[in-house]
Amino acid sequence: MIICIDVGNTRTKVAVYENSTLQQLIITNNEKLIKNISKQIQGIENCVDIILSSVGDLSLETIEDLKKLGNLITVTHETFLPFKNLYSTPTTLGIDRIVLAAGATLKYPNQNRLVIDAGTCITYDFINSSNQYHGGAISPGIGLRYKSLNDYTANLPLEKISELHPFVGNSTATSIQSGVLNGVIAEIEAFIDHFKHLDENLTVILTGGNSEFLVNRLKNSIFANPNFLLESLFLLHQHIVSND
Ligand SMILES: Nc1ncnc2c1ncn2[C@@H]1O[C@H](COP(=O)(O)OP(=O)(O)O)[C@@H](O)[C@H]1O
Ligand SMILES: CC(C)(COP(=O)(O)O)[C@@H](O)C(=O)NCCC(=O)O
Ligand SMILES: [K+]
Repeated sequence: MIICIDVGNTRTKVAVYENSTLQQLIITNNEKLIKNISKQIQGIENCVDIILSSVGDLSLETIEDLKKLGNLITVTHETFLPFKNLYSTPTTLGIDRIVLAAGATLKYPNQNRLVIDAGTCITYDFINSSNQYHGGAISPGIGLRYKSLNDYTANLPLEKISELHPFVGNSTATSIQSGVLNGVIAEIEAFIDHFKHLDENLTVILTGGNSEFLVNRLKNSIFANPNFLLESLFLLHQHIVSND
């Protein structure tokens, strides 16, 4: 059994793989993580492997508890990777971005890939066909845009994701919806177009909590997989173990 754990800044996601097949997906939080995993491994006799990616607030105590539940691999900036990391500040690169780049490299070999993760933040990561990673971009996610408009102004209400609105918002609410949603879509299209100018056969992977909302609203063809980070953890685990 391999348990993949993705601790983001908003949610903690867990995938349980058995015989290379995804058995279960769990959305939880850091407080309930150990209890949830303990439930999964109850009665399991063969070995439990755990791989962890965290960019969120996971306590040292929880990490110690995970070590008691199975063989824990925590992805760090020293982890053995399938790509060359050319980020100019490699030790500050988000662990989630490292894992996504690894997953894209392993799942889509010999091609240029752009991974877009629409979660708390929207991250863009480009890995070229020679498996070199240079970087990408970070911008505020959809939830963060709504929240910051409300937090940093006196008069703007807190809106939440809804159906897409016309470019010309004719009220405060629809103006915010247009700015946030049309803005995010235009941004994502611009990033995809930028990399497609370099290679029209670019592989684009869209993931994260907002990927399902976005996928049908983008004009470019993309692979949408809301759980690509968890799948990437599974692929990275195989990569590490088979090269040990
Ligand atoms: N059930 C849900 N609970 C919370 N956020 C959700 C849910 N479903 C979709 N979302 C959206 O997903 C975003 C978080 O995405 P996620 O990829 O989990 O982020 P992170 O990896 O940064 O924690 C939230 O901003 C929200 O808009
Ligand atoms: C940009 C992020 C905050 C994204 O976090 P997420 O939206 O996945 O919760 C995370 O990848 C991070 O902390 N990055 C460190 C800075 C960098 O990647 O250069
Ligand atoms: K993200």
